[in-house]
Amino acid sequence: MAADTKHDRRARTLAQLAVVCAAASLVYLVAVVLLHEGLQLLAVGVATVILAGVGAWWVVSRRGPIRWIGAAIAVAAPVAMIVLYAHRGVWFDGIVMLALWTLGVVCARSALRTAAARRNAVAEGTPATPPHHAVLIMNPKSGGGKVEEFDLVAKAKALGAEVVLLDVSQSQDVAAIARQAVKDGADLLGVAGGDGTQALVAAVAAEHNLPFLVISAGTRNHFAMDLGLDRDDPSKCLDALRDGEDLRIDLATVADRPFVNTASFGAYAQIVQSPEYRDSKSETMLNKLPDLLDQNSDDPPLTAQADGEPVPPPQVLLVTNNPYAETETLGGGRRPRLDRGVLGVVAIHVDGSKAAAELAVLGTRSNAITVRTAHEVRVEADADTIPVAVDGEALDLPTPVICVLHPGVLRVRVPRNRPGPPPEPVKIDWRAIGNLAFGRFGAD
Ligand SMILES: Nc1ncnc2c1ncn2[C@@H]1O[C@H](COP(=O)(O)OP(=O)(O)OP(=O)(O)O)[C@@H](O)[C@H]1O
Repeated sequence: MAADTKHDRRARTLAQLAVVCAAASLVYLVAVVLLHEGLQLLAVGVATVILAGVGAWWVVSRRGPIRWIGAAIAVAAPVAMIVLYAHRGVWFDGIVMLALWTLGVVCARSALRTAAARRNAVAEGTPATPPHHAVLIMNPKSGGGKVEEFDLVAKAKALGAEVVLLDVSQSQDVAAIARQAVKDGADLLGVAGGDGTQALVAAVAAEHNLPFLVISAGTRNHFAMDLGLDRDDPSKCLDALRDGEDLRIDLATVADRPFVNTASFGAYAQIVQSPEYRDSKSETMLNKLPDLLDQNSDDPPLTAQADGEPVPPPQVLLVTNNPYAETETLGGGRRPRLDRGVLGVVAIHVDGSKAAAELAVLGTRSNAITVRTAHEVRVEADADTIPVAVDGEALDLPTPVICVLHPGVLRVRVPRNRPGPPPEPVKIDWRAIGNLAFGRFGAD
């Protein structure tokens, strides 16, 4: 990595500002608040965080009165803290401290983001020559009808592509359609549809070393987001047909079935299986979580190994095509790169209120979460089949279920001019800030 660039200097100045602001707010806390008010208020703050964490755990893991009591605690604890602080008249001190701390955090975030943008810079695309016979498979139902809304068929044909419109009145074998297209001479395959369909056709393109075009016509479009494509207007993805470049990326398989984003096991996979899920995602999630997180439930427990190493027995296991950004492992956010050559593995095991409170306070540093990378993940259970959500599609797969990462097998054709991925959210890590502020350039 080249040393001392404009980027580095900007990150360093921001990190130094962050350290000054954060230190000033801590000095203020010690000098003014603690000397005058005692440790009591600090203890109230810590107790509030713990109570709110336990309350939130009861909301997701229990039903009936205990769920309501949990909700009441989760709301009442912070409110009580604010009332108490107001009563003790520490408003002004609080505001000064908060302002200094907020400024410090804003500078720290900006410094880390500047450093991360450089570290994660997506590999340069290779200039590509336009295809002679592009075949694009389009699902008219995806994203609530984006194919029609954005006039994708006419726009693709105007650019010389052949369009195969899926007949959604019956289940269509999209991989077979793609294979037939290759036999008929296609030199590029593409999909306007959800990520599950993208993965099936991407695998055929990879098999034949053909470029693959992603058209963001699904509902969530996580794959398109991580490729930096336009998700507001899927027709912009068609620009790749005339002015495109190729990115070499990885593809993953679960039980030999391809996936571009995630294979999830355990609680989440079972929720996705339920017929109510498509109609009301959040309500179904809340209704089913207590049973699925229940230690005594009849479901066979999962065991998992990442590259042969056992992972703590998970209630929820996410295996991802390349690791998610560390700060977002719980939220299923975005992947800074798709060419690292490893699967991301996130195993979650929450066995009661204590672990839940720890999870609420420590996040990904809690013992309830194991984060790994691996080339192969093996999932077993004392059952013939287990539910697995593959890129959001509900499947039952025979055990053991094996996930494998296939490095660099997919060539994605993207428009040369594309928005790029949204900025990576960063976790405030004060040790990294210290290194950026006072260490050697590039030593973050
Ligand atoms: N191979 C297929 N054959 C027939 N119909 C399909 C096929 N794949 C999907 N569908 C139908 O199309 C609908 C839309 O599916 P798709 O996954 O493409 O988009 P989406 O659900 O809007 O996006 P996302 O996957 O991001 O949620 C599905 O609900 C299903 O009814």
